[in-house]
Amino acid sequence: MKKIKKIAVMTSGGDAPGMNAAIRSVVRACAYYRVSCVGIYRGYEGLIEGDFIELTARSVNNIINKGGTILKSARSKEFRTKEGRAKAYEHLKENNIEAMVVIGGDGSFTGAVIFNEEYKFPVIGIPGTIDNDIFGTTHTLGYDTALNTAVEAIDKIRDTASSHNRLFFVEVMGRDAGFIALNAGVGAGAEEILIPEEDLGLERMLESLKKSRRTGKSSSIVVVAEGDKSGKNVYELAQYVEENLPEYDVRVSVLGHMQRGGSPSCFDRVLASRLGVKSVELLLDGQTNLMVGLKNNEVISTSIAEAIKGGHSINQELLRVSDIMTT
Ligand SMILES: Nc1ncnc2c1ncn2[C@@H]1O[C@H](COP(=O)(O)OP(=O)(O)O)[C@@H](O)[C@H]1O
Ligand SMILES: O=P(O)(O)OC[C@H]1O[C@](O)(COP(=O)(O)O)[C@@H](O)[C@@H]1O
Ligand SMILES: [Mg+2]
Repeated sequence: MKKIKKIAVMTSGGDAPGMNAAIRSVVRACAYYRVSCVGIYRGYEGLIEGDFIELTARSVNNIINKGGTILKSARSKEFRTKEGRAKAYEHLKENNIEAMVVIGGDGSFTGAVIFNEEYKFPVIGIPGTIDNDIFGTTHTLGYDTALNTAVEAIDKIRDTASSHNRLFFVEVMGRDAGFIALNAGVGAGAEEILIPEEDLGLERMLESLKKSRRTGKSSSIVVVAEGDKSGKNVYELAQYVEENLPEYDVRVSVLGHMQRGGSPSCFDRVLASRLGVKSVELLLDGQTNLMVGLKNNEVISTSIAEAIKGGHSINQELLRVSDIMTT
């Protein structure tokens, strides 16, 4: 088998803390194994334009602690077209790039699988998204940091909620996944948690809030995931409660993109370092179409197709704990 001589790395889709640490790891592992490394700017967008940079071990000094991504990220419409992917392949060929590490989420992996089917181009995925909505790993890069950011923010909201005896609806990120809402909600002691995976019912929420009042709680926090199953956005939920429980003084706080920024947690930095090394080792071992991930604290690999299709399930035990905590 011919040894791969040049590997490219990109970050794609929504950015996530820990992406820089993963870039650093891929670049350093390439240097260790004496393979050239090229960074692709702005994900598939930069691939289509041939916006590349040579990366050496020294190019990634002092980035392990930085949020965002030095390679920048994008959502590329053109890569969804055959013509766009043909341009991308031409740039890879011109630059003698023989394999690619894609750090991103389910969308980025879908693009990578399609590209591999069309051009037989070796790809390995590193799961990087704050949403944690990828099968084949218990943790995606950025998820742990985002949880800590969300909990810190909710703690602050709790201070003012308590001073004013108010009910706060706090919206956290998670388009299709309730991981951030459920875990940050339990970690911050939320009274109710609304997630996309389970429709807990609005009636139930009203009952729970009534009970909170009866049993002496003067302030409350309800954590809502962006993609909550009730179909109501956070402002509509607040209005619904105001109409049905006028005794509540309700406010809304949307945490938004602050959850995607900031210095990565130690957990995310270590995970990124481990996954980056593994991704390069798999490529050098002649493997492709795999996503690296974590299971029982071991680095594992799953076929990318399975990682995309596998879906995700919410932790029922955690839901039960959350329920008991509202007593
Ligand atoms: N079906 C697809 N075909 C080709 N490329 C795709 C496809 N789905 C997603 N992509 C590419 O991956 C990029 C990132 O996907 P997106 O869903 O935005 O983020 P994430 O990777 O974080 O889930 C998209 O902007 C697009 O360029
Ligand atoms: O920054 P954008 O493009 O508005 O996207 C927001 C979405 O990106 C996320 O932060 C991360 O999702 P992806 O990793 O799939 O891109 C979601 O939680 C959120 O719904
Ligand atoms: Mg996604």
